Order: sequence, then structure tokens, then C-alpha cells
Amino acid sequence: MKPVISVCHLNHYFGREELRKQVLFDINLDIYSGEIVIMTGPSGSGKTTLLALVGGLRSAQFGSITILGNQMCGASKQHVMQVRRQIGYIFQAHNLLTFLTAKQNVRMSLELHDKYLEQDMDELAADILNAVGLGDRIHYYADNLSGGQKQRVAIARALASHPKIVLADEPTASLDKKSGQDVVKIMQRLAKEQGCTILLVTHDNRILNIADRIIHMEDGRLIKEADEHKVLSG
Ligand SMILES: Nc1ncnc2c1ncn2[C@@H]1O[C@H](COP(=O)(O)OP(=O)(O)OP(=O)(O)O)[C@@H](O)[C@H]1O
Repeated sequence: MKPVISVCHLNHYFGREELRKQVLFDINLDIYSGEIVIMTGPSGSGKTTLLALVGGLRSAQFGSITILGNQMCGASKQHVMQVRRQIGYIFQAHNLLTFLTAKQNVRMSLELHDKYLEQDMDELAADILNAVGLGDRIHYYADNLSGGQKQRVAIARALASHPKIVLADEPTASLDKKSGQDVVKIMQRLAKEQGCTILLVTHDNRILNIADRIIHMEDGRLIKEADEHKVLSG
């Protein structure tokens, strides 16, 4: 089986000349279809940078990143955009548009895909909001939702178009324990139903039990691949 995400000898630098600083060192990582992989590590160790490179939000400089069979290093902008459409992003600052309702926020992500233009996008958006437990909030403006509810809208938005990959950066950071666990359980359930692959960055030890695999980043290096099959759960 080919990996959905394959990172090979990836190095990354920020800054130029004397300010040039290496932040990722020879990263190698394969993630397979349907896997939920959690990446942990201290602040500044390079997790967000790696996630942004994998998601095509930053250009890779040295090494290789293959996403769904597409080489991202040196890819044209257009090619990167095509790959990005197959990825759902869930970031801590959920980036909902506050002047739109929950349903309109989700609908916007469907409008990016030709295949949905012929379908009833309002109904599809309402369905996925139901699935994340927000059936009674679909007409609420994002501003009038709690942190956990906004995060659930962000999940609905990311998963509505059935992406093959979901990238999540600290999806539970601003949530209390219960909301945090609700949010990741919803992600886990929908991902398993849709067969999508999740790469999730977190400092939140309370959610490690949803991972199929936990990887650890330190000082720009992936130092171990351990704890397959939820050794750390509970
Ligand atoms: N745009 C940038 N320009 C220069 N340096 C950057 C930039 N973004 C990140 N860095 C540096 O790269 C290193 C890795 O940062 P990154 O945000 O990837 O770490 P992280 O593990 O996600 O941290 P955190 O857990 O605090 O979010 C840090 O030393 C950071 O200061």
C-alpha cells in the first residue's frame, strides 16, 4: 500500500544569510490511508512548520513531500491548489467568517468543489452540522457560538467535502476537557466513516488516546515513532 503522505529527507530553513536558521532536519515520515497520527513535541520544535509544508501552505525547499501521489517540492501554484482542495484544515484559530452563519461557513467549503455545485449544498451543510451535534445551531452566526461549538463548525467545514486528508493544529487548545474530547471524538468518528487520514498536532495529553500512532518532534527532528496502538491511552 502506498502512503497517502510521504515525507523524505525534508529539511527546512527560515531566514536568509547570517539569519538563516534550520528548523527541520532530515524528516522522514510515511502516513497511510485511514491512519490517525498525532504529533507532539515542545514549543518551537517545528510541528506547525511541518504541518504547513505537508498541507502545501508553505513551499518545501529541500527534500521530498508526496501528498496523494503529488510531489509538492517544486510544484506549480496551480498544482498545489489542486492538492489543497483534497485536504481539510482545522486550526486553532478556527478562521470562521463571523458575518456568516454556521451553515454558510460550511457551505463555502463545498462551493470550492465542482461536484457539489449541482447538489443541494444547504442540505449537505445542514447534514454535516447535524453530524457534529450542531443541528440546532445551523443558523447561528459564528460570533454567537461558544469556543467548542465554533471548533465543531470548523470540523464540519473541514470534513464536509470528504477530504482524503485532514490536518489539524491544536484543535482543542482553547477548549475545556469535555469540549476537547467531544471535538476529537467527532473528528475520529467522521474520519473513520469517511476513510480519511488525519495528522494532528497537539500539546493536549487528554486526546492522545484517539491516535493510531504518536510521533514526537524535538529540536526539528522526528525522534521516535512509538506507541502504536494506543499504549498511552487512559
Ligand atoms: N515565519 C517564520 N520565520 C522565522 N522563523 C520561524 C517562522 N515560523 C516559525 N519559525 C521558527 O521555527 C521554529 C519552529 O516553529 P514551529 O511554529 O514550527 O514550532 P511548533 O513546534 O509548532 O511550536 P508551538 O508548539 O509553539 O506552536 C521556531 O524556532 C520558530 O521560532
